[in-house]
Amino acid sequence: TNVAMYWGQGSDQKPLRYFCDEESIDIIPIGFVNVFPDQKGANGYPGTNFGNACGGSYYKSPDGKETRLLESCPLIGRDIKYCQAQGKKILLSLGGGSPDVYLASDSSAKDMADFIWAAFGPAKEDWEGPRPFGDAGVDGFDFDIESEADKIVGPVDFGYATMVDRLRHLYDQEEATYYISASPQCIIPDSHLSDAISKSIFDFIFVQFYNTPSCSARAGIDHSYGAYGGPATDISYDSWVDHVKTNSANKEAKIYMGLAAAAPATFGEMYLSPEEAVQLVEKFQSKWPTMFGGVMLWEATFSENNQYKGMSYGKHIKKGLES
Ligand SMILES: CNC(=O)NC(=N)Nc1ccccc1
Repeated sequence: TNVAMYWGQGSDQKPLRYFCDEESIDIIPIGFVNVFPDQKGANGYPGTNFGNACGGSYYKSPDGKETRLLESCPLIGRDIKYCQAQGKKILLSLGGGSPDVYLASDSSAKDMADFIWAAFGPAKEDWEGPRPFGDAGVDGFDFDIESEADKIVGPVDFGYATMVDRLRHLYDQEEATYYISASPQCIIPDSHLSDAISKSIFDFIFVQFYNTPSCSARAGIDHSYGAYGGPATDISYDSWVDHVKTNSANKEAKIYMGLAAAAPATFGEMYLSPEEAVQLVEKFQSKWPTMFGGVMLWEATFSENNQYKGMSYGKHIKKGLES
């Protein structure tokens, strides 16, 4: 079973390469591009935050203004190459919990796709702009859009389908394979991503079965959890299978079961013990063998700090699913 584990936002986190020594991890979305070019103060570039992994200096835009794009994250570039040499896929995650990331127009959606491809994708001779990770190129992009942008640009979050389509256009010109993932909440439809999922091609859907009690993994074990006196609750995995089969542009998108890697990685009772998690994963993996992609874990440092019988949470999940 594939394990996708986010890295980049852990407090006092270990470098990315530490997690690439763990054979139990297959995909690492790194977070986040937490500022979009249309936001005030961005000065034309997307902005980034990778916790303790970067220095404090930012790129200047062509007209000399300071942007929010970090310019010195040397270990990330080095470690992306190290991770890829171990066969891991590294995705750059857009959004995260940051407020008000939004795209103001179709053209800025296309421009942002072009920029992040040139800046973070495969290195190209003719690109003179920023390369925050040097000549290391990510294997794709993750859309973790959690902000309340819809009040700004209309009923649904505008532009993400356009941005994904533009990335696909750029991917089509490459020999190598590149990926696009989404990380919606477990409520269906996801207010920020369901429009894009219905119109454009995602390879992986990392559903966050935490942070929302009524459709959480915990509700999959305790059907009163998050009910607040209403009807019985359940993890919404089956509904996501139906949603992808009926409403998405890619009927073969792999649906991952997203879990919190430690109690403090979410709130309430939504953290599952390794035993509970393995039991629930096996249930849905056998129920939906072709749609089930694997497990997504939020987040590497929470997993690392959640040691149990000498192993990290992530390692327990991987081992539990192998036996
Ligand atoms: C894959 N993305 C996430 O898991 N984001 C996430 N956990 N955001 C968050 C929401 C509330 C409190 C802290 C983090």
